[in-house]
Amino acid sequence: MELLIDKVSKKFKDKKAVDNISLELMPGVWGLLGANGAGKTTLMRMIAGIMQPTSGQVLYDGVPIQTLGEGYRDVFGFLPQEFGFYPEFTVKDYLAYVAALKGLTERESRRRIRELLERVSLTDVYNKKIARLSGGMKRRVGIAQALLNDPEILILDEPTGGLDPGERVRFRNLLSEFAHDRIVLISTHIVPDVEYIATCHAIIRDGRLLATGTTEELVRLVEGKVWSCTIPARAVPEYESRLQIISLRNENDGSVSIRYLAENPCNDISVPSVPRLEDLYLWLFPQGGVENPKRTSRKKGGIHR
Ligand SMILES: Nc1ncnc2c1ncn2[C@@H]1O[C@H](COP(=O)(O)OP(=O)(O)OP(=O)(O)O)[C@@H](O)[C@H]1O
Repeated sequence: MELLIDKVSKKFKDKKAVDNISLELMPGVWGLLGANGAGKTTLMRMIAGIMQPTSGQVLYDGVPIQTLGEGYRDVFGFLPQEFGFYPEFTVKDYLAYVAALKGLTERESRRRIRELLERVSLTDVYNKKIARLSGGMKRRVGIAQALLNDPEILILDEPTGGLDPGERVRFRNLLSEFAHDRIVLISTHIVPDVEYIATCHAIIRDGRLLATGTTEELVRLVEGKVWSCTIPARAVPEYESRLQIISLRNENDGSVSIRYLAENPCNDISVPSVPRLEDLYLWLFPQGGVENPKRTSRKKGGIHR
């Protein structure tokens, strides 16, 4: 099973939201990382077949998805960022409605809904109106509807918004389990949500593919650029003004431990810190996604320029 994104671009008037992206997705969990406006949703819509690329194409097992029509919808599950539902629907009615749209028989539908409600821990609210559910519960209904047809390809756009930490862990485990033999693509800017479960990540910025690789491969790109040291509390504003600080922790003795990103240590008490995927993300998106060509040009390895 293979989903090939072949030189796909999307232009809105003079804005190139997605710019010549090529990616070969194999079974496993894929993290699609990028700041707000990077082009994640646009790319996912094209992969879902609900938006036409301006150029390029998406192929499922070598066949362009447009020509697959219904056949593609049968193997596809999608959770958009904002999923629509009629507020008067109960959880059960809504899922039965989506199951009918996806062509499940009544029997299959009943079995699948029961199974999924258990997996996403919603059995207790089976008869409740969706409008009355908490944000996290609505999200889980969205996840259940995307899984109804047991899809081979599952695309989730910012799926963990509104989930509490316990729910996030359950959700991650559910996806890891589900991804066996399936392609799961998760778009997010919450890096820890995909750091440990994604087999591979694709990072996009300004519509372009910037890097692909496993967590281990990608964190190597910021090796030697993450530092930590302990400084007096009064020095924090000065350090903040000249460094990209990732975290600050107040110590019991009144000092502050900082972790920061820099090409070189800023003092002789700094020690190298083990990099994480979030550090790479912050290195690439220092101002929440503002283009920084100087930084990009220094990248090597998995960075596509
Ligand atoms: N229908 C549209 N018409 C015009 N511009 C659009 C349209 N959809 C998206 N864009 C623009 O394309 C760019 C990419 O948007 P997109 O929603 O794909 O980004 P994103 O990475 O999903 O962002 P977020 O994380 O905020 O959802 C943005 O600059 C956005 O304003």
